[in-house]
Amino acid sequence: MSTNILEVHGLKTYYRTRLKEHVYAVDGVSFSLEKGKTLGIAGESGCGKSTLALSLMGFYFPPLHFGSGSIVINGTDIMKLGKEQLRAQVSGREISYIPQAAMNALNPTLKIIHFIEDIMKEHRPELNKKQVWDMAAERFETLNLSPKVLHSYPNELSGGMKQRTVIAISTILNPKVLIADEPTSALDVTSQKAVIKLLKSLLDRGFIQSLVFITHELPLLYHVTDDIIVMYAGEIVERGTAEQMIFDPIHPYTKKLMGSIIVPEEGMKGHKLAAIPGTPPNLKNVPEGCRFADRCSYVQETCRKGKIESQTAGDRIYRCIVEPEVLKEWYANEAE
Ligand SMILES: Nc1ncnc2c1ncn2[C@@H]1O[C@H](COP(=O)(O)OP(=O)(O)OP(=O)(O)O)[C@@H](O)[C@H]1O
Repeated sequence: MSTNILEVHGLKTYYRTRLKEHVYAVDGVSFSLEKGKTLGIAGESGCGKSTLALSLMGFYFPPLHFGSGSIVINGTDIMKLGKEQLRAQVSGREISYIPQAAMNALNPTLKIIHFIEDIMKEHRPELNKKQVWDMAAERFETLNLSPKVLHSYPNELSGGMKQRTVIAISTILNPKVLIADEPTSALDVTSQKAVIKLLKSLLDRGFIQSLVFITHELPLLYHVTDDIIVMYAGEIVERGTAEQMIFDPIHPYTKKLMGSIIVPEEGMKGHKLAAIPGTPPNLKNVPEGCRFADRCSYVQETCRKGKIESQTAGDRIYRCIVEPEVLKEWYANEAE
C-alpha cells in the first residue's frame, strides 16, 4: 500500500488577469510526498511556489483557477470535493497552509486564544471554552511555547514568537500535511532556528505527518528537508534528496541556484546566493522548448525545440535533454 500522504498528478493552475490573459503559474506539476517526510520547494521569485501551495489547498478564488490534474491527500482527490466539503474536511484538518508573512496578518484586536477558539468552534463544536483553553495550553506547553502567549495580543509578541504562534495555531487540528511558505524569512538567525526546531518538534510528536517547506533560502533546506523540488517557470525542473540537490545537482538551473553553496554547516550559514543573470520567462507566453534556455550556459540548439519532458535517473527526476553524465563533465571542466 502506498505510504504517500500527498500525490499530485499533472497539476495545471493559472491566473486570469483583468485583461483576460492567462498566467500559467503551475504548469503540469507532479510529485508525491511520503508520510513522515519533509519536502523543500525552491526556486526564484515568481517560479510558482506560492501558487502551487494555494493550489494544493484547493484555494481557487479568482483570479486563480484550476486547470487540470489531481491532488490526492491521504487517499482523497480533493478536486472531486465540493467547496463546502473542502473547507470543512480538508482545510486545516488534512492540510494546512501558512502563507508568507502570515504572522503580520493576525488581527491585532484579538488575543491568540481567540484565533484557536474560532477554529475549534468550526471544527470541534463539542468542546466547551474551558476544554479549548486547556487543550491550547497543553499544546503550547508541549511545543515549548509559554501558555501565557495565549492571552497576549499579536502586537505584544516578538516577530519570532509571533511566527511560532502562527505555526502552533495552524497545526492545532493536527493536519496531515503542513505547507509553510517562507516561514523563516524576515526573522533573525536565532528566531529562524527556533521556528525550525518547532517544525521538527511538530513532526516528532506526530502533530503533523509531513511538511512542505517553501523557501528561496536554499541552505535552510539542507537542514530541514529530506527531499527538494526545484521549480522554474511553473514547472518542476529537478527533484532529489537535499544532499543530492545541493552537492550534486543535475539541472543547470539547480546548479546555478545551488552553485554558491560549497560546504555544509559553517560555510552555508548566512550564505547569499549570487543572482542568476536574466529573468524567468513571462508565464503568459512561455517559450517553446526549455524554459531556462535563454539563461542557460550550456544551451544547445535542440533545447529550444518541442516540449522538454522530465527524465529519471535512479530516484531522481530532471527536465533537461542533456545526459546527467555529460552535464557533470561540463560542470567539472568549468570548475577547473
Ligand atoms: N494574483 C495574481 N494575478 C496574476 N498573476 C499572478 C498573481 N499572483 C501571482 N501571479 C503570477 O504567477 C506567477 C507565480 O507566482 P508565485 O507567487 O506563485 O511565485 P513564487 O515562486 O511563490 O514567488 P514568490 O516567492 O515571490 O512568492 C508569477 O508570474 C506571478 O507574477
